[in-house]
Order: sequence, then structure tokens, then C-alpha cells
Amino acid sequence: MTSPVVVAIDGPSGSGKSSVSKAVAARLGLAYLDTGAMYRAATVWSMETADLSDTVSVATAVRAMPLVMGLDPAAPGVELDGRDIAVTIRSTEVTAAVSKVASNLEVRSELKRLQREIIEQESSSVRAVHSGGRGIVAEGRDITTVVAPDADVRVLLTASEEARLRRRSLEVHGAADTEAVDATRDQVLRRDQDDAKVTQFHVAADGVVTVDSSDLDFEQTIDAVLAVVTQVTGREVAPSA
Ligand SMILES: Nc1ncnc2c1ncn2[C@@H]1O[C@H](COP(=O)(O)OP(=O)(O)O)[C@@H](O)[C@H]1O
Ligand SMILES: Nc1ccn([C@H]2C[C@H](O)[C@@H](COP(=O)(O)OP(=O)(O)O)O2)c(=O)n1
Repeated sequence: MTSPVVVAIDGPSGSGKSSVSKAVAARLGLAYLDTGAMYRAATVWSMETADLSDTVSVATAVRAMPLVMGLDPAAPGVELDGRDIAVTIRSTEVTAAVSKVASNLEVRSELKRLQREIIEQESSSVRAVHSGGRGIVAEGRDITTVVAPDADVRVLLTASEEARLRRRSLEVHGAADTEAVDATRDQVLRRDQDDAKVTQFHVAADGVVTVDSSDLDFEQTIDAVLAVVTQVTGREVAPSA
């Protein structure tokens, strides 16, 4: 049985964190935690039950948030008060508001506590005995530096602004012409600017390996991250089927 492994992946919007982390978790048989989805869920809950302009009201709401995070990389659900909110959290309104909620330091402290709890639970050796030796891939903006600085593998996934805008534009608008890319700028560049006030995800911290995906396709990026896992842990990864 292999021992549990924790893989932490950070990066800016559109660098490929979510899609690559899910694929890496699936290939390694690990759980998957999308911490950005937790900030998005906190935004939905605050919009519904708090005054977004009042930091105390938002922090109080988030501390009582009935959130259940699905950790299966093949189907990572997000449930709020029994409702599936996987689609709602990706709406333009939520994307536009999430940085405000994520800059609330009390919200950050509460979500960090929950994220650490999940990572510990998925990587404890007691659980591993029962689950056959799992572990987790957790991704976001401050996982390598704040939430899990002791993770076995720490990766900063980057890509040029141009590549990130093109990818997000293709994903959201199905096109990457000038008009579609311009419509994506707020979602990517403005949000990164706001997020960078509370988290540091543009430069790798000491011990964090940078993977630049600007000139890599999706499969090559997955392979590059898996190569870091093998290099750091000695864990061999079976070729994909
Ligand atoms: N290396 C890559 N090359 C091309 N497209 C990619 C690559 N990595 C991810 N993508 C695509 O780019 C989009 C944004 O990726 P996503 O994983 O949501 O990024 P993030 O979580 O960092 O915001 C998705 O449509 C994804 O499939
Ligand atoms: N660990 C994290 C993860 C996300 N956030 C914030 C910053 C982001 O704007 C939002 C949403 O994150 P998400 O990873 O879904 O963003 P992307 O659109 O995939 O780039 O949450 C954070 O502050 N800390």
C-alpha cells in the first residue's frame, strides 16, 4: 500500500488548475478539493443570507454556511443547504462578486480551517488503512503557501495572460476572437488583480515547482504535473488507458 500523498496546486485564473488538478487526482486515485468552489459557494450564501457590503455580516453568514464539498475528481459536487449549486457558482454574477468575499479575512480564516480539516481527513494514515492509501489534490490560490505549506508536492501552475484569456474565452463564449476575449477580461485579469491583494499566486514560494502551461496542451500539462509528483515523491504513475 502506498502512503497518502497531498498535492497542492495554485495559480491564476485560467491557468488550468481545476481541469488539470481533477485529471491528476483521477490518475493518482486521489480525492480532489476545489477551494475556489468553496469561495464561490460562500459568495452564493452571502448573496442569499447576508449584506455583501457588510464584512461582519458576510463573515457571520459564512461561519454558519451549510456546505458539503464532493471530493470525487470524476464528479466533484458542491452542495449548499442540500441544493446542488455546481452551476450557480460559475454564473457571471458570482464570478464578479467572489473576489470581494475572498478578500474578507474572517472568511479566509474560516475556509482555511475547513480546507485543512478536509485535507487532513483525506490524508490521514488511519483513513488510508481503510481506503487503500489515498490522499488529495487541493487547488486554489494559497494552498501551497498558507493552507498546506507542508504538502508533499507543491506546484504553481502558470500560463501567459494571452493563453489564460484565450482558454477562458473559449470555455465561456465558445470563441477566442477579439470581442470574446475582451468580454472575458474582467473575469480573468481584474479578478486576478483583486485576488492578488490577499493571496500570492504569481510567483512560486520557496520549494514550490513552477509548471508553465502557456505552450503545453491539456494532456502535456497533466503529464508535466505528474512528472513533478514522480520526481518529488518517487511515486510512479501508470500510463493513461
Ligand atoms: N494546457 C492547456 N491548454 C489548453 N487549454 C487548457 C489547458 N489547461 C486547461 N485548459 C482549458 O482552459 C480552461 C480553463 O481551465 P481551468 O481548469 O478552469 O482553469 P483555472 O481553474 O485555473 O481557472 C478550461 O476550459 C480547460 O479545459
Ligand atoms: N484558495 C483560494 C481559492 C480561490 N480563491 C478566490 C479567488 C478567486 O477569484 C475565487 C474563485 O476561485 P476559482 O479557482 O474558482 O477561480 P477560477 O475562475 O477557476 O480562476 O476564489 C481564493 O481567494 N483562495
